[in-house]
Amino acid sequence: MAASASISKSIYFGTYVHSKSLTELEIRPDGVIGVDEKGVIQFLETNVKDVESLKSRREEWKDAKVVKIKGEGFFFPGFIDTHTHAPQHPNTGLFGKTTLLDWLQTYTFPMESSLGSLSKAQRVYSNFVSRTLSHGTTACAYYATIHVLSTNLLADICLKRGQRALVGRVCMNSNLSPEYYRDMSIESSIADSRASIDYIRSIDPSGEIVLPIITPRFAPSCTAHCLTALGDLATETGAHIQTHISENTSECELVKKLFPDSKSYTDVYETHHLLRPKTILAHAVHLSAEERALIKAREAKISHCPASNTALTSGCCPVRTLLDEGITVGLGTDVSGGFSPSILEEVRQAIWVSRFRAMNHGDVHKLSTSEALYLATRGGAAVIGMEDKVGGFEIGKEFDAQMISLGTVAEEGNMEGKFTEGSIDLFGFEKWAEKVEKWVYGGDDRNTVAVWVRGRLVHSTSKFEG
Ligand SMILES: O=c1[nH]c(=O)c2nc[nH]c2[nH]1
Ligand SMILES: [Zn+2]
Repeated sequence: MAASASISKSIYFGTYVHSKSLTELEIRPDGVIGVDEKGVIQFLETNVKDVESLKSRREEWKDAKVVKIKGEGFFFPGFIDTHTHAPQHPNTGLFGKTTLLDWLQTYTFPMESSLGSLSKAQRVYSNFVSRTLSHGTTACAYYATIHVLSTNLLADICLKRGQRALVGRVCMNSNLSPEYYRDMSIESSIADSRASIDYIRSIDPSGEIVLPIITPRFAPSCTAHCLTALGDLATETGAHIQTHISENTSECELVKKLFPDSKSYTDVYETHHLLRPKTILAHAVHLSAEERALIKAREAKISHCPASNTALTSGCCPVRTLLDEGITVGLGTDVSGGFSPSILEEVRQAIWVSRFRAMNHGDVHKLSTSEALYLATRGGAAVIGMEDKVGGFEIGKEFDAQMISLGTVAEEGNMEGKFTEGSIDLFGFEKWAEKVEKWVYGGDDRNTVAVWVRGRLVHSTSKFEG
């Protein structure tokens, strides 16, 4: 289905949950969300017991399709993955005891270079997009590889499947990368990036579903001249930018050596005009106060990737400090530094990492469940520049959502230990906020029974009766 294809006017009937602010999760029992043929939310109501009487009150919605939650469950905004690597998906879970720089050479470059094969790219990318959708990810900032055609294929797949995506051809021309997987010149790096930007804009001219993103892999992968040319390309095209920053201490030392005239890692991007409001910086674990102030001043955004930071022993990102300083933060799975394609898993990991920081720096560093869910939705939307469109349920926003099913309650008469599929057990006495907590800590993709982007159903399981 094309990105602009129409969908039927629908009424989503059931409790809905979303973030009102960083700290406040709003739970609206017996809710109704009216979504028009363009996938835009037209009205919201709560405490609705009977959808037929609602239809009689709202004449123009009398023929609308009704999508109702069966059993225990709720509608939740689609998750936003602000940083991941589609070509690394076959390596998910494979990192041994490596840290960033040897992990890149051992696992990552060999796998990414093999994605120049379009048949392999088709297999891996279509699988990864299905997988991320199945975990409720409705928008994703993807790194692809250096190959133009495979990168374009990833954009084709996202558009066809209806997942919002920023898709980036990776630029890497320095000798950090092996000869078998490197841009051969600055000219080819820029020409290939431009070709991919043009292609992505040609398949989705409105940019409603797929957008290009300029992707210098990270400072050590690019020469200074290449970074300058990429900064110029960003000015010329107005495209988003994504890169990595300050993930690992050896990487930070390497940046100092490679860019001796720069005041800091952040200053490398600043001097090459890559630090902008449309820039997504992944990791940001070891930034100084001056660097954070510069990022804030430039309105660049940060993707927090806690699972990856732990797997590659990169460090505990000071998320509370970033938030207190007013920096926009979202969550990233960073597959395959991260071991899971699930943003719900990143929510948990963000909470765990905040507790490890709290053990050394005080309880103020703890993230609450509500805060982590905010980062996964509204925070992520702001990181990718879509905060006016998605991230929560309001009139005028587009309906990017997931239906979460918690199964059925173990009835009082059930003394034989029968339980429903999935890992959450409910007993009927839980309050709504407790049900949401149970999902966050015990839930997984089995609970995500249906997913919509702009009102279009993009994933469903056998448990969904649409
Ligand atoms: O987590 C990461 N994944 C990567 O692929 C990468 N490349 C540079 N720096 C990186 N960090
Ligand atoms: Zn990454």
